[in-house]
This record gives sequence, structure tokens and C-alpha cells, in this order.
Amino acid sequence: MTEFLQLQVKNEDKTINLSFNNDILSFEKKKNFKGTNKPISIPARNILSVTLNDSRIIINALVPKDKLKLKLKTYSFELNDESAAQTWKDTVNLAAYKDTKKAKHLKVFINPIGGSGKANKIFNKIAKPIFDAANCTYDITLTEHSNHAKEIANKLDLKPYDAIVSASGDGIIHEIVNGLLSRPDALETDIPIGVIPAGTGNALSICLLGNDYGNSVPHATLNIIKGVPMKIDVCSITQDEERYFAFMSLNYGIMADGDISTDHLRWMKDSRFVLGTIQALLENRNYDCELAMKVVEDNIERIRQEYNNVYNSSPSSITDIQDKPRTLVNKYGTVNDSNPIKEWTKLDGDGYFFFAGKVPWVSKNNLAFPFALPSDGLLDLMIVKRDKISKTKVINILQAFNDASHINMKEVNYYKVEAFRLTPKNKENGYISIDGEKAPFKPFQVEVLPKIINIISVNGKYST
Ligand SMILES: Nc1ncnc2c1ncn2[C@@H]1O[C@H](COP(=O)(O)OP(=O)(O)OP(=O)(O)O)[C@@H](O)[C@H]1O
Repeated sequence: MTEFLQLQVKNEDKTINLSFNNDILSFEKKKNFKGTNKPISIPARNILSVTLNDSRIIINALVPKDKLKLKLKTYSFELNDESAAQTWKDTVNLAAYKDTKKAKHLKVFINPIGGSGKANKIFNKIAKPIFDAANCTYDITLTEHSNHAKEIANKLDLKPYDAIVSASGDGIIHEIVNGLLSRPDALETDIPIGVIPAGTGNALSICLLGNDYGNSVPHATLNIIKGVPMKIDVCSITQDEERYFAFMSLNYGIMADGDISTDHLRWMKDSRFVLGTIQALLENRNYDCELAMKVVEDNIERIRQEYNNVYNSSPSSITDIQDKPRTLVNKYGTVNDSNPIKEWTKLDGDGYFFFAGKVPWVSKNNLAFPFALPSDGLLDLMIVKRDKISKTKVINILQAFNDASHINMKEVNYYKVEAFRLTPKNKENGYISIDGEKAPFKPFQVEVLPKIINIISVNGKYST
């Protein structure tokens, strides 16, 4: 924390004091020509830059506007004393960037079709001026086709960059993660990924910034400028002879249908998920499958307790993943091996949800996995079987994601697992969704690889 530090400057011929105390910048700004004053107060975290130019001091900052919004503001004052201003400026800049590097150089991917075609505009109108005000520089790629971001992240010389930024939805982040992890030097690179929520589904951003701020581009941009890298687990998936990675979710059942079968209805934004899920429910689609899981905990009270322990920082058996060397080797082999699953818990039959998450929020207002942790080495797996469940109950479960009360419903089975294998048994073609993207409709096996990727976070935690 900085000591009280004051600088006298002139604002339209009136002398005012710029105070910096306990990491808060405050001053009184003339509100209008009648001369009433408005107190301004800006936390150091929201200060993007303080510069001296032509006998003036210029402050760029994101200032709270209403309860949930941030607005980019530039304040410029005439100097009285240049050498005092130099000391004041250096102190404020130091406090503003005490946790992170100033003026980052970024590799930015913008998906022009992301967010119903608005991602480019969102980046240029909202995020870019904030990066500019923080003296960040960037190389931008507008993705030209599916997997373009993956191809580039796979080959890119990462040395010049402080972070890779996605301006789209979760699909581009999925591509960046896969591109980085299929590099020959995957384990030597540690570059953090920053997220600008400019897609229709912005689950990771909601997890990082919370349900209220997750879709706010100024909050997300500020987080990239000021946030701290957080190591997160990644899911390693094998399907046929393929191997790929997911950071968010694996989904089979009515919700996967609701998402993937309505891809042509993107213009409906979030409502397409609801429509698709209800349609899947009414059509009585079959989700018969075999599931084998390496269960670590199946008691919801113990899961809740472990989760609380982590958030109170006590070490615990489930969550105390040691900082072992990172590895991309699958401990449990692939979907084609018969041995690993021999000892696993087996479930057979039809159900509505076979939904696994590595993140708490799966979309705005949907806290499907309230106990998901970024790096506990485990997946949260939710299963709702078909036996004796009415369609109304299924809708109740979906609605309960809003406040995560579904975890208290007896129909919802919630597990912490290290790995699982899902083999669909229905003959007709169905949908499997991995990180919200359509995956081949074939058996898959997944296991969690602890602490593989860096994401820029507010405070090293997800928000629940
Ligand atoms: N130029 C392009 N043309 C077509 N598809 C593209 C292009 N660039 C990227 N894509 C694909 O667009 C898909 C959607 O991207 P993303 O998820 O980031 O955006 P979104 O608006 O949030 O979509 P979603 O509704 O899937 O969440 C990704 O699968 C990506 O591969």
C-alpha cells in the first residue's frame, strides 16, 4: 500500500489536489460550468497509465459507472511542479502494476463470425481503446476458418508475446488450447491465455469474472492487463485414434442436443439452447450408453466440504495436487485399451444428462458445477438417469442450475472423477459436445491432466 501522496495540479485555472492513498487515486473534478465538484475515486487496479506530456499529467483509467459497468476515461491536468509530478507519476504507475508487467505485447485472435458476427466490432470499439490506453501492443489475426486459431497457436513463435488473447466465445479458446498442447515444445511454453467475451457462449469469462461481469468487455480487458496467471487442468480425450484436449466440458444427453442441434439458429443467441433442449426432451431422444468412471468421491456432502476447505485454504486429500512436473502422458491409456477401466465404477442404461465440467459456470446464470475447481486434477460429473423421472422434473433440474440447487435433488448424481469412458449405445446418430463444440459421435475416454495451461485470472480462483 502506498503512503498518502498528494500532487497539486491545475484544472481549468483552479488548483486541485490529486491524492494517492492506500492504493486509491482521488480528486475533485469540476462537474459542469456552474462549478459544482464531483469526487472521483479510482482504485490502482483500474489505472491503466499515468504519463507526463507537455507540462500536463494524463491519467487513463477505467472508472466505475453504474453498478456493473466500467468506462474508459482520460483526465488531463496542467502541472505546477514537474519534478513532484515525476515522483507522483512513478509511484502511481508502480502501484497500478504491482502484480503484473506493464505494456504487454499480445497475440489476439478475433473470430469474425463469433458472437453473431459482432466480435470484431466489440474488440475494436471496446477492448482496443483500453489496451491502447494501457500502452499494450498486439498482433491481430482475424480467423478465416474453423481451426485457424489452432493452426497458428501450434506454430507461432511465442517469445515476443506476453499472452494470447481470444476475442470470441469458448470455441476459439478451445482451439488455442489444442494448438498450444499439440506443439512439440508444449510443456516448455507457459504463455497465459486472456479472454475477451465476444461470443455467444462465454463460459470461461463468466467463471473468471463472475456471473455479473463475465460478459463485460471492459472488465475482461482490464483482467488481461492486470490479472494474474492461474494454472488450470486440462482434459485429455481419446476418440478412435485421435487425441485432443478440452478445458471446459464434456456433454452427452439433452443439453448436448440442445446446443449442437441448434447450431443453425445462432441468431437466437442463448435462447437456442433452451429451445433445443426442450425439443430433445419432447422428442424422447434416446441416450443409452455405457459409462465407466474412476470415481474419487461420490458423496455430495464430502464434496461440498472439500470445496469449502480449498476456499478456506486448508490442504485436503482431494484438492492438494502437488506441483509435480507437468505431463501430457495419459495415465489411463486410451479409449482403445481394455485394461484401465476394469476396476472402474460402471453404469449402464439411458439417462438425460451425462455432463462433465472442469469449470463452474457453463453459461450465464447456469452454475452447473458449483464445486468445480481449476486445478484439483478432477472432473465434476453429473448424471441424471432416465428411470422414473418426469419431463417436468428434468426441466426443474435445468432451472435449478440458476442457483446450483440441483445438487440437492435426489435425481442428480454428482461425482468427482479422475477419468471416465462413455460409449453411446444408440444406433442413430446423436450429439456429443466437447467445450461446446460438436465432437464425433463415437466412444470417448477422458482423463484430467493437472495444471497444464495458464489462464489470466483476477485472483487465481474461479468465481462461484
Ligand atoms: N472465419 C470463420 N468462419 C467460420 N467459422 C469460424 C471462423 N473462424 C472461427 N470459426 C469457428 O467458429 C466457431 C465458433 O467460435 P466461438 O465458440 O469462439 O464463437 P461463439 O460465437 O461463442 O460460438 P458458440 O455459439 O459456439 O459459443 C468455432 O468452432 C471456430 O472454429
